[in-house]
Amino acid sequence: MYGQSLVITDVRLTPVLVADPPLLNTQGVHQPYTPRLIVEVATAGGVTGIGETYGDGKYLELARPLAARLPGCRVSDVNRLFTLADEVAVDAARVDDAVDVGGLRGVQSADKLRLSVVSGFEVACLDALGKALGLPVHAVLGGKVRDAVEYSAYLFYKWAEHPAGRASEPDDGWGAALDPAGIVAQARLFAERHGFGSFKLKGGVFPPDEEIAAIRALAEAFPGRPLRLDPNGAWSVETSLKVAAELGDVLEYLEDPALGTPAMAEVAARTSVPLATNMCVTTFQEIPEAFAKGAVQVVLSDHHYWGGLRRTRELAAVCRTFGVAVSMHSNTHLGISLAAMTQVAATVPGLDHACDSHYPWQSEDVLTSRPRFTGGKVAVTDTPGLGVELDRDKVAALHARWLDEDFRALRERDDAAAMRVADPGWTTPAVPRW
Ligand SMILES: O=C([O-])C(=O)C[C@H](O)[C@@H](O)C(=O)[O-]
Ligand SMILES: [Mg+2]
Repeated sequence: MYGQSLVITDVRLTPVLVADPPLLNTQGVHQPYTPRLIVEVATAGGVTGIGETYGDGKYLELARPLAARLPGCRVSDVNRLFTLADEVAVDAARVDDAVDVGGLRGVQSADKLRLSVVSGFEVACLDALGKALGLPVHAVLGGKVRDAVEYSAYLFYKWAEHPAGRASEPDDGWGAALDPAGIVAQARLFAERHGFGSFKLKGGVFPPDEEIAAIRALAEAFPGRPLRLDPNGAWSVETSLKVAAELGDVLEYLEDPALGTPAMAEVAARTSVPLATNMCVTTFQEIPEAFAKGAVQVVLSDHHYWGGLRRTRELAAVCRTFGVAVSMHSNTHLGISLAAMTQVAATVPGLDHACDSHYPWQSEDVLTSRPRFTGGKVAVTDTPGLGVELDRDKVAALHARWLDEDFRALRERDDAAAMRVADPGWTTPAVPRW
């Protein structure tokens, strides 16, 4: 038997609650704490690999039986993770979970739930394999083609603090951003703190004219810098076309202006502004229709729901074949996922658009040393594995919060419910909202 030292002996799952600022989106506002799941895979050879993924209940329910199937497999048997995950039953009621923030990341299905869980295990296995071989994850994936990965600042409309009475962590000096001046001030902070040179604004929060004004203000403050606007499908085709016409001279791309492939295709047919998505192409099954209709010009992979780093590379190959650009987007995540994004992005040829990451919004992490953005880029480490290590005390502290009964309601991310704390009449807006 080959690879005895690579055999998995133990899998540890640790759900945590991570501080998150009051960032606004079309569904509501981020909760003060977001659930994430830390995955650790230990081998007979004595190395432990780490990964992370969504931590809401429905992901935990799948992660636990999958974890139980892994001892005895090798960390190199990454393909097997998918087969094993297929054996785990998904509760159909959980797929359409009405409160799922998945409304911001495309259709939900049992397959996609499984892939989101597998991604955490895949990253942990690749980390362990890299550590065992003395190779960075990018080498396990075939080798890096760049030494640093560029990221875009991810701007959000934002309150200064969470609604009164809600425990939360210090705001790191970001303050409120509720108008064009606030967004420009936030962008300046991002540029000062992390050196970002391109900017994405999360839209779908205010009427489109206000968001157009914010992008115009950014274009004036940062002339010539790439700008993106992402209302998460909140606009009609006509509104999308109006925004495209008004901002066409300054936008790098519009991200998911309208919801779904048919609407995106209609917008794409009537504007020369490129359209990007992390909502209408989120699975391989959605690619044929979207590409045939020319609905998107840039696909933003999220390695969590695409099923990991190797599938992100497969997605990139399909996109290359069809002349569609590829880049990456993220959800609220910790440094393990930033390291994973950076390692895979380093291996993807022709990554022409900066990836975006929520990571600068996270004041907490579970690592001994946090990845840093310098000049808007994260350096691709050559340290074995992902190049990051868990700080056990930090994991324990965030897990203790998850265990705390006072925080139980936050174990499921629900941006609409978080908004109802401030606005009891709030319901998730109908689409299109404008
Ligand atoms: O690019 C995107 O659509 C996202 O980043 C989705 C996220 O859920 C974002 O809207 C958020 O966290 O509010
Ligand atoms: Mg998006």
